[in-house]
Parts: sequence; C-alpha cells; structure tokens
Amino acid sequence: FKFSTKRKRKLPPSPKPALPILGHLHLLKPPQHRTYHQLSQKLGPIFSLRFGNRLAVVVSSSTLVEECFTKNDVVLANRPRFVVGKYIGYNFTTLSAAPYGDYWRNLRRLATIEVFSSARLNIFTSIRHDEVRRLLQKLYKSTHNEFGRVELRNLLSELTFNNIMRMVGGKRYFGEEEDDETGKQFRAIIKEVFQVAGIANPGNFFPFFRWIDYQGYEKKFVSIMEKMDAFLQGMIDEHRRDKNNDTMIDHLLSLQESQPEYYTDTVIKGIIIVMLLAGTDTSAVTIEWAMSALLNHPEKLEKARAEIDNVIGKDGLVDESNLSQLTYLHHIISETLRLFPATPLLVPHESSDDCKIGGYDIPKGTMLLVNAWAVHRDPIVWDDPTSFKPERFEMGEVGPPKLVPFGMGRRSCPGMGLAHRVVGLTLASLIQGFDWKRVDEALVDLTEGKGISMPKAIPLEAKCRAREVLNKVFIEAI
Ligand code: HEM
Repeated sequence: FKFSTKRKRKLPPSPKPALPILGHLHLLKPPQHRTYHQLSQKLGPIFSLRFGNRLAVVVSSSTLVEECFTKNDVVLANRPRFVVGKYIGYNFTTLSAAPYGDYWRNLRRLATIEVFSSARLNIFTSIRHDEVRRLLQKLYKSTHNEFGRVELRNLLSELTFNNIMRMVGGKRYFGEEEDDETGKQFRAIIKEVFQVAGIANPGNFFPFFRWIDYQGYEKKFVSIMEKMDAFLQGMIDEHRRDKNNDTMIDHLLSLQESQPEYYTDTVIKGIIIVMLLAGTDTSAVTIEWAMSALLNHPEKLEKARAEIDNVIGKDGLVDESNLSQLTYLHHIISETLRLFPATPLLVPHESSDDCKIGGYDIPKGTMLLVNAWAVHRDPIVWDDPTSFKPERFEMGEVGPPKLVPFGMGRRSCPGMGLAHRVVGLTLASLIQGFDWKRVDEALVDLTEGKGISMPKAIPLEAKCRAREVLNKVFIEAI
C-alpha cells in the first residue's frame, strides 16, 4: 500500500543528477539563494531537492508564497529539527526553533505582548536614541572638520548588540569603553555562538554523522552552550537579587512570580538568545546595505536628506517619533530589504502533514525553503527588478506576498517593529548628521558575502563629514 501511494505522488520537478546518499547536496554552492534562483530559472518557481534523507522544496514566486502562508499556513508552520535547535535553541523550546503547537503558540503570544509590542518597545526608546547618539559621536570625533574615512560594520554591530543587551539586562557589553572582564567574556561567547550557529552541519541531513559526531560538532555545541547558559543564568540571578531595575529580564521575572509555569528561567534565557541571534546582525547588515546603495545613488541620498531637513528643521536631531513622517526614508528601507533581504531564504519551515503547493504533492516532513531573494527580483512582479529605486514604492506600499523580508503568516518575524525602529532611526541619523561620499570614483561593491544574515562581502568603507546640526549638538562634547 505504501509503495502504491508513493508512486502516485506528483512531486515538484527536481534537478539531475541526484547522487546516491548525498542527493543534491553537491549542487549547493554559496550563496545558496543564487544557486536556487538559477535552478528555478530551469525548473520553475517550485522544485524539489534531496539532501541526504530529507526532501526539500524551494519556492520562488509570490503566488506560491501566498499559497504557502495562507491556505497551507498551519501545515507549514513547523520547523525542521536541526542540530542548532537542540543546543542553542534549548532543546527546541525557543521561539524560532519550537515545533508548531500549543507550546509555541503560548510562547509567541507572550513574546508578542511582553517583548515586541509597541508599548514594551516604547519603554526602551531612550536606549535606542542613546545608542544612535553614541554612534554619531564616534563618527563625529574623526570627521567634524573634514571628510574622514570610516568603516561602519563594527560600529553598527556594536549598536545593535548594545541595544538588545540594554533592553534585556540594562548593560552595554560591546565597544572599546566596555572593556571590563564581563564584557570581554560575553563578547567571546557571542562570537562562538554565532560561529557554531552558522556552520553547515551535515548532521542535519545524515543521522549517521550525528551518531559518530562527525568533526565534533555536537561537542562544540555542548561546550559553547554551557558557557552561554551559565552567563545568561548569572544575569537572571543578578536581576532576581536586585529588583530595582526596569529591564526586560526584570519584567519577565515579575511575570514569573504570578505565572511560574510559563515564565521559567529557560523560557527567559531562550528569549534572550533568540533576540541576540535574530535581532542584531539582521538590522546591522540592513543599515550597511542601505548606506551602500545610497552611496551608489547620491541623488537618492540627497532626496532623503531633504525630506529629513524638511520634517525636523536644521537644529534638532531626528528621533523615533519623526519616523512616521519620513516616507521616502521608509521607501529606501523597503527597497533595501527587497534587494538585500537579511535572511534571503527566510528560516526553513517543515510540513507537519501532506499538503499541496502549486498543484504538486508535498509529503509530511518536507523542508520548505522560500527564496525571498528571488521573489523580490521576479521580473513578472517588479519592473526593472535589479535596480535600486525607492520611488517604486511611491505608487503605494507593497507587502507580502510580493515583499517578504520578514516572512509571512504565523511564523513571520515578530521583531519587525523593533527592526524598523532601529534601522529607521540609525539610517535617518546618519543621513541627517553627515555628508557622505564614496572613498573613490568606483561604485561601492555590492557582492553578497557568507554569514547567517546576508552580509556584504566587503565591509562598507566611506567618507563622511559632520553637518552643522551635529556641530551644534556635539561641539561642547569635544
Ligand atoms: C531587518 C531585520 C530583520 C529581518 C530581515 C528579519 C527577518 C526574519 C525572517 C525572514 C524570519 C523567518 C520568517 C519565517 O520563518 O517565515 C524571522 C523570524 C524571527 N525573527 Fe526576525 N528579522 C529581523 C529582525 C528581528 C529582530 C530585531 C528580532 C528580535 C529582537 C527578530 C526576531 C525573530 C524571531 C524570534 C523569529 C522566529 C519567529 C518564529 O519562528 O516564530 N527579528 N525574522
């Protein structure tokens, strides 16, 4: 019976050859979203691959994205059980790694209200303003009289990490001035966590590799997670002892007192780790891509600045409350996320039952990859898709399923509001505070590099000079 039903299945087309055991793993050249895009040009907007013992389906059109996350949203709301979810995801109990079901639904509900809601984000507005101000001040020191050469990547990374850690625990851990032992220790742990989380682990597709712990991956995970867990537990215990703070940990601990079954220490640690992994680099790379694209289009940078000056005037610094009036800036962010989505393949989904996509049979347990990068460059949907044209959004805002940098449906990104605030405020402040130009005549290189969130291959270097508004604000500080 099993054999006969299998034979009747109509799976999406698949490239040849599929090697014995490996399946199509040999076809995967980085960056994967480009390889999948090329395959979709030959095989169509839905195709299937075999990775070891796992069937994967890749979707590359907005019509199919819509079908996945409306009609099939529940069935596709599961996540594959990757090795990273076992160790870094606290045995699949974090928001991003948990399987779809009551546990995940509760966690998502509490995180939406207690962590990501506008009311909670508003409490931390002053942290975001302070972090952006520190960034401006650092740039100002080397560039207040004349154009100075700057590299933004580390500064943006510092900003996004400090922003999350201050929301979470009230302390800065990144930057030269945070050179105490705890800062150093935490930065070293985070570096390792990001490294292991980014490893392409064969154990995800070949159970055999897990049994023999090929290349010692599991040992590495265990050792780094012991350190990370001890650090996070230390933070929680510290906040439990000293209750006079207004951080996210304090808030979650106060909820723990009334609902200990939901707000366990593991849940709190899981929320912190997910915020660090999902909410730092993603925002930092988006700002770096936006600045790179603007440096290649100085007239658009000028247009954004004119809008900011017009809304804010020439004396004060832009703040979050101004963002809703900065329409063109918003279009720049949408256009950046279209061309350079920080997670070009979203986060893998898995079908919890048999379903159909695009008329094809998708068996239970199939891994679904959504090639948002390809959807965003589909010439059927987007006019002149590879050009950076924020103006395309002036006709009206475009959202899912055509523009899906944050995904769509139940498992879409809960941090979108925070990301928009951080990216919007930082970008507006950089544009308002400085004149910018490229280091030479050559256009900024826009090649994509390797990493969990799609970074630029070459970190952006640019020249900037402080504008009058910063002289007024910072002159006494120098
Ligand atoms: C530009 C910034 C960001 C981008 C482009 C982005 C994008 C995404 C995408 C594509 C997904 C997966 C959607 C899917 O599975 O279909 C996701 C999931 C997630 N993101 Fe973000 N994200 C960003 C910022 C943030 C921030 C700031 C946070 C929190 C501090 C965050 C927290 C999460 C979490 C917890 C999930 C997992 C949700 C779940 O599985 O239920 N993200 N994000």
